[in-house]
Amino acid sequence: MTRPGPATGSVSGMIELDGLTRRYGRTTAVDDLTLTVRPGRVTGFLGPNGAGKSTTLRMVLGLTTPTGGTATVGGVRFRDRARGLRHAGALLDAGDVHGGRSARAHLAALARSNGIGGVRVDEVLGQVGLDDAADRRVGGFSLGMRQRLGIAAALLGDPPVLMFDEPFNGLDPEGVRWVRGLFRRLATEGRTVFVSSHLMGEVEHCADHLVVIGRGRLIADETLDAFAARVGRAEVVVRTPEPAMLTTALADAGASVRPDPDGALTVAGVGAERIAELALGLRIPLHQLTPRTASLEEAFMALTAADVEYTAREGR
Ligand SMILES: Nc1ncnc2c1ncn2[C@@H]1O[C@H](COP(=O)(O)OP(=O)(O)OP(=O)(O)O)[C@@H](O)[C@H]1O
Repeated sequence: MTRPGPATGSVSGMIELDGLTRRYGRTTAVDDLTLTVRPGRVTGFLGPNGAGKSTTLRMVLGLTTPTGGTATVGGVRFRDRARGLRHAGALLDAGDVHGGRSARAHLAALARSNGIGGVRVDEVLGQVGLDDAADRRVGGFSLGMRQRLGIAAALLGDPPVLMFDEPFNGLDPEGVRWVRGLFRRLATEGRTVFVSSHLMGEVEHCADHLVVIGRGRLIADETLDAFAARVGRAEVVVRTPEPAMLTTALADAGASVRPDPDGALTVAGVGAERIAELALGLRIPLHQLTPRTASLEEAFMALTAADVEYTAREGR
């Protein structure tokens, strides 16, 4: 397999967004995004449903025209590239395949129109584990198999830049593990790997870097470690028969208190010792006092809660 251009720092593998904006009528799907996605690492692209991830990826690929700003791959607007699959590969919509064709025929047609030799078709079929299903009609594929086929298509041109929109959809746990390993390998080879998801749990085990957006706007652009250190708050779970009294006392002491559906209180901003002292002073009995660290998923949800387009309640 040919190696992509020189590794980390190479402009050939960078995705650069500068003031990237897309409006649909009164909706601003992508709002003035400026960021660089670098080679040699997996960058998770996170945001709730409707945050603008797909629209951003489509603009990078030249499939949607920006209302403002620019998106470039290796310093060049993607639609100005001939034989695009050699420069960037993408999985956008796994369902977007002619169902009457076999997986092999689908990839062969893509290879032909991008000036890629047919031998790559068998290589990528093997890489995604579809060798045995290569001659079956795609119409009979499960969503997970379609995702694998979409990933094979993205890999076809052996490109330095790879983008995957919600690649974990429809995969079983083994498939999820395989995809994570693949992304890590591709990054180790020096490629730029940009992976969108609306679930932190899907990317936190394979991403080095995170870009978080909400309602089209940039919320975070930092390493996973920096994100975890910044938002992974220490909390204490408390149970008491006097939740109202304790909540007032904790709020007065500067803590933030969240009542949980099961009756417990999740307290941030003060430690377990201080909570115990406060309760003792007011003769409030405590039935539980458990320090914990909020998961990245919880931190991500708290960070983007205001940007969720439809909450569960509204969606009912
Ligand atoms: N072609 C379009 N016409 C009108 N509105 C659109 C169009 N495409 C996207 N939008 C709107 O732009 C916003 C961002 O959508 P987008 O699909 O980019 O978000 P997303 O983060 O990828 O979410 P999801 O994971 O749900 O696809 C949404 O409010 C969506 O309704």
